[in-house]
Amino acid sequence: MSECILYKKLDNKKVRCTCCALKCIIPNQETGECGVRKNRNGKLYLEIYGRPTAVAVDPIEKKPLYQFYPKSTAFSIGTFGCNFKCSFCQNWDLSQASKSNDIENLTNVYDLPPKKVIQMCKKKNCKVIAYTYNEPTIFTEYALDCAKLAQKEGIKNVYVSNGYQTVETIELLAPYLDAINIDLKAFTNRFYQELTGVRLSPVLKNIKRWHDLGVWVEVTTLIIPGENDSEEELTNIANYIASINVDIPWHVSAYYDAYKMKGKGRTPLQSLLKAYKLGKEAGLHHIYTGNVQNDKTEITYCPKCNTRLIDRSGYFTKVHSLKNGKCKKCGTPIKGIWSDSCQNLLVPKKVTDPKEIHAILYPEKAKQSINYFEGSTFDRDHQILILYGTQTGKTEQIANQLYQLFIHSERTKKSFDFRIVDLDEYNPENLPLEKNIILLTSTHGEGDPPDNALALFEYLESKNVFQDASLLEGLTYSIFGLGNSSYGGQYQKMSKYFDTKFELLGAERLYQRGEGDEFKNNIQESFKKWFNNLISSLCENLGVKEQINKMPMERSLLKIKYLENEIEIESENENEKEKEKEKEKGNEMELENFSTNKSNKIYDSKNPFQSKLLEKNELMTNGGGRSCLQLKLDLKNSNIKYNCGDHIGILPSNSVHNITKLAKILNVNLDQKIQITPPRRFKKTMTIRECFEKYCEITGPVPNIIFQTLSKYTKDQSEQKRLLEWYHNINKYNEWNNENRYGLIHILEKFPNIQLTLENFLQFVPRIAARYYSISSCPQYDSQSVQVTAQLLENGLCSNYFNDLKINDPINLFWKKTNFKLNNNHPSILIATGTGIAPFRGMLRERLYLKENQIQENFPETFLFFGCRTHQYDFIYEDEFDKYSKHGLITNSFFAFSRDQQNKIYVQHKLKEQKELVQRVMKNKNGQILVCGILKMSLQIKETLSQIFGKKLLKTFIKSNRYNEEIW
Ligand SMILES: Cc1cc2nc3c(=O)[nH]c(=O)nc-3n(C[C@H](O)[C@H](O)[C@H](O)COP(=O)(O)O)c2cc1C
Ligand code: SF4
Repeated sequence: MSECILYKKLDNKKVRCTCCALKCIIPNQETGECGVRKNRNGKLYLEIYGRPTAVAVDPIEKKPLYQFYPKSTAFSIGTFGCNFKCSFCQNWDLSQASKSNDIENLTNVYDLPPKKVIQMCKKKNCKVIAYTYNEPTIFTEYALDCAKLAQKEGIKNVYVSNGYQTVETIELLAPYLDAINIDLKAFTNRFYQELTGVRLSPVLKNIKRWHDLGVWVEVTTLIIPGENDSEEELTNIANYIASINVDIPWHVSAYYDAYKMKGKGRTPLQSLLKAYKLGKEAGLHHIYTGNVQNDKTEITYCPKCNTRLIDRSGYFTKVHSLKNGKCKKCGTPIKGIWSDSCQNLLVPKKVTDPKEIHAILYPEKAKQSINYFEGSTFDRDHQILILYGTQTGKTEQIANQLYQLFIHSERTKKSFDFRIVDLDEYNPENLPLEKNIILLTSTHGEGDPPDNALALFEYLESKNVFQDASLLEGLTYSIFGLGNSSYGGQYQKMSKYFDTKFELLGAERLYQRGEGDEFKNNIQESFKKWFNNLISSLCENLGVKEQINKMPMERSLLKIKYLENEIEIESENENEKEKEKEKEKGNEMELENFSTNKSNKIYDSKNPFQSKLLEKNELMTNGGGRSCLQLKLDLKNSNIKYNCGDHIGILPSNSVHNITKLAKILNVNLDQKIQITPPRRFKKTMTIRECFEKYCEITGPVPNIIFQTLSKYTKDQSEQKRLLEWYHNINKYNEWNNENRYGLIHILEKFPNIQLTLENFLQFVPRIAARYYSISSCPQYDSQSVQVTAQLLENGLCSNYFNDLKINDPINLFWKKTNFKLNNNHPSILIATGTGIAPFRGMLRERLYLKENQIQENFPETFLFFGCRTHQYDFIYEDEFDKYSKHGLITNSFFAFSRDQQNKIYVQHKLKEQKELVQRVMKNKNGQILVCGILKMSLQIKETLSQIFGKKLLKTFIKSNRYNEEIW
């Protein structure tokens, strides 16, 4: 028994263990979840320090570590206890023993203090000490003392772990640990929570953390039939590993029935081979099967020339074509630690400097801590920081509006100093130091924070409301949220979360949370109401006192530096020009190769994949004046493995025509390079052309706050009047707009007296946000490309962008997984309007593939309800859907062509007509309804369904995912 290092003392002799991510709070005389760390009178003790219960000498391959000192032997020790409760534990007699027995009375334990471990290890001629058999994290203090002594003797230390350490444990252990094999048991929270009792995300984060610290990482997945062996799950695991480093070996091993899980049998070899294949497709270089005899998939191959480098059969290992860590045939360095002299092959290098370790483990702390009020003449009580979290820029607009209102209000302009900061640029560690914060945030995903608020969210998540109850004492705050109430229980989840968590951590609410609901179209109205109360509360609670403000009142928040000598100078000599072009081509190619090498990245809107347009087809060929395009986009080298029902995010750019127009209005040179500080979601350095092209939303709907801003930049009174009128009454603007879908560029054109500098303009222009499209293709037919179906709208940014795109033009995209899936074994009702048919096309194509390839012959009853304006012009994919019906993939279809007769007929009418049929499908306990189309339609469908089933039943369908929708 020895006192632990990794814990904190709490009140009433309680302690908090900080060793694993469970972070147990342990009352006096009790143990944590692992059963081996015991609170004795307010101090935490490791009961099994120096008391392993399993000691053996094993081949390193048994851990398994295949690319770490192959053929060496590992002195292996394990104790009782574990922090997980896996129902399928294959070592449960060790791991769970301490939970059912009194820890002091456990028998079969050795007396093996660290010194003795080293002596025995040397005596047995072992190169390595492996902390294994049970979860070593829980006995880290013991392992650490052994590891320190071992390192002095040149002995290596390895963990075989479930990867559930805290950052504190990793920081302590990292300098001494040489390798770790981490179990990534599955890729869903459901699996982790139901079958192991813990969460998935710490494991994912820790795989990356250990890797980034230069500790050699191998990953193992035990494949359990029916639990984690689906293609989707295995692909997700492989993609995740590949996104960190394609050279991380992945062991896929066979399960056999153990402990509480019975009746699954042994994992068939085919499942392991499927995982092996999916791992290869994800780009992993080294995948190994385990717990089965299959020599071919236990070999280490050269990832470049495929030469067999190391053969394995059971624990027999033969290294033949590897020399100094390189393939003997082609000389490619093979990642791994092969011998003491090959350490230099490691990427990244092992980090040993405590400061560097700290920076890797706490990246948020590495973010600069900025005093945003430096130089302010106001006292701290009168400094107000406005922070905003935004995904598509709407909250940013409101935050800017708030700032403008404050700095112009007679009540606040002389008494307070305001600063506004994008959460992307804010270091959450600063929070306890702030005095007054106004936070505005939207909610995204399924009740998630917007991307730029994630760091703040995670920071607050890591704080405990008991232990850190006074963390934010002295801070006053108020919160305004943007959301959409059609998201039901997830409505305003983030603004509510921040509001509550701030309070629980000791901050004082200045004024109650406000919320704007996009669905009720009341954002502006609610915001104004909230602002009026907020400003009163601010003045009352913080006190108004005129202060001398030495800062200019109209602080331009965004600064632009015009970079000198960066304007492209026309080369006089034509040859020179050609040479330049060649050079550029070379650079482009280098860049291309670079992006190919990094093909395993997980793409997102900040880091899109550069695809190209392969095909573009008009689907509304009958005329009718409208246009709907089917675009085929290249996915080669992207490593994107999409499924039917998923989305593709497209990052459109403005047309040359509009960019040129804007440059003229703002009187700027498009080739001028600029630097923007703070970047506020712009790229920091770029040409004005790139800035206009990729970042400025000038054709989309104009948020009405912009009219107020613009009114300040025109001296023409009639222009001013009209803009303010629109600001106060958006309907007036809509009248003027008259369905023209005018964007900012058109307003600037039509109001010639608006005088804007580039700085002013960039201050308020909304940023271009990604447009999401449901995938309309099926990966089985062509995994190297993806198709989307897009209805073109007049003056729409993406519509114009698609319209102008030519074959082979580059296009930036990323893939987004969804839960919108058609189950091929359950009866279904598919409801779509317009391009909402797109995901169903993909899903039915998949069925066709399964049928044509005799993978699945018969499909359950499937009914399609589809609506569009007219049969003649708008019924896209009519022929294809005919084919699906003929093949029995659709049982029956019901169409609503709203404008083909005098009285409008919509899908909900058809649904009502087929009430009995709909009831019959949903009577089956697995029956499902999928809806895709615009929000208005989905609300009407829900209304109709609640008439058919009753509200309560519909709710249970929604809750149990038997009703699913994709709306926009
Ligand atoms: C993909 C997506 C998911 C969303 N999820 C939610 C949600 O779970 N809860 C909610 O209240 N609003 C949700 N919304 C609505 C947004 O919060 C709302 O559109 C807000 O105005 C966006 O502000 P932003 O542009 O600053 O991010 C979602 C919007 C989108 C596009
Ligand atoms: S190691 Fe984990 S399970 Fe054990 S006491 Fe600490 S936090 Fe709890």
